[in-house]
Amino acid sequence: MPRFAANLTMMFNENDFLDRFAIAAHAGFKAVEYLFPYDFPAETVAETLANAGLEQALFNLPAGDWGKGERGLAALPERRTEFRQSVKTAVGYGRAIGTPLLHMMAGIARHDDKAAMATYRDAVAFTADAVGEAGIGLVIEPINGRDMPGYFLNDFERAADLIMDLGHANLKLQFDIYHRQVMHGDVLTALETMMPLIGHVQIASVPKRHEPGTGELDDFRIFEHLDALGYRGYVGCEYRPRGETVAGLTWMKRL
Ligand SMILES: O=C(O)[C@@H](O)C(=O)CO
Ligand SMILES: [Mg+2]
Repeated sequence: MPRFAANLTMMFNENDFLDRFAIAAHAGFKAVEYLFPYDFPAETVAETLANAGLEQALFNLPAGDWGKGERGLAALPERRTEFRQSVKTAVGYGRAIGTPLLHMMAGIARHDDKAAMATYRDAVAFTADAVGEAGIGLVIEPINGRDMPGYFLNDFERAADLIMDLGHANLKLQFDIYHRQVMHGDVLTALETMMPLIGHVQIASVPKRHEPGTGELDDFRIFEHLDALGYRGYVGCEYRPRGETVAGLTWMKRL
């Protein structure tokens, strides 16, 4: 069975962010991921992670003003300077926390807008190089438009084509099974064909984004498939627990 990372943005929300690390470790997780560590000094997050005996699986680059609806800066031509600064910030946090992967969000923009396309392509190449110098991998994630209306990167084939086209060794796909099923379906075949490009996997049941085993797919069959395909990275548990997080971890005991 795959190794699982607790997503501390969605799980353990009963507790303050920094308290979630030790609680996740106590619940049996060996690794964590989350969207953003930037509300806290990098050293504090690094220390909290180490004290809990956890590995970092991944976190995101800064994504603009989340509260105002921004979902990344990479495809926004008018935000280029701020975007490049955000890459520096992420690399600083990445080095301090020791993350092997950073996820860069694209932003809200039309995917057929020529300026957005060129800006995004340039941003992906620039960031892959910048994080690569710090020994970090970069992932990009297609996100479904029901959860994130207007999100620029809303197609798995387009993401895969860009990764292959740019050809950076440290640039990979974040394959979120939840988004894949909502957007396109055909999860098992897509995992198989895209496996050489996949840098990180995330799971939640569809359609409610809850615990694995509570939705329309056979999530346990998907875990077996990941094993059979040789996926050895973490599977991020990016789901919203239906109730209390620890009580909802019974799905893990089935494995
Ligand atoms: O799937 C998601 O929503 C996340 O992985 C993310 O990075 C942006 O919200
Ligand atoms: Mg995701």
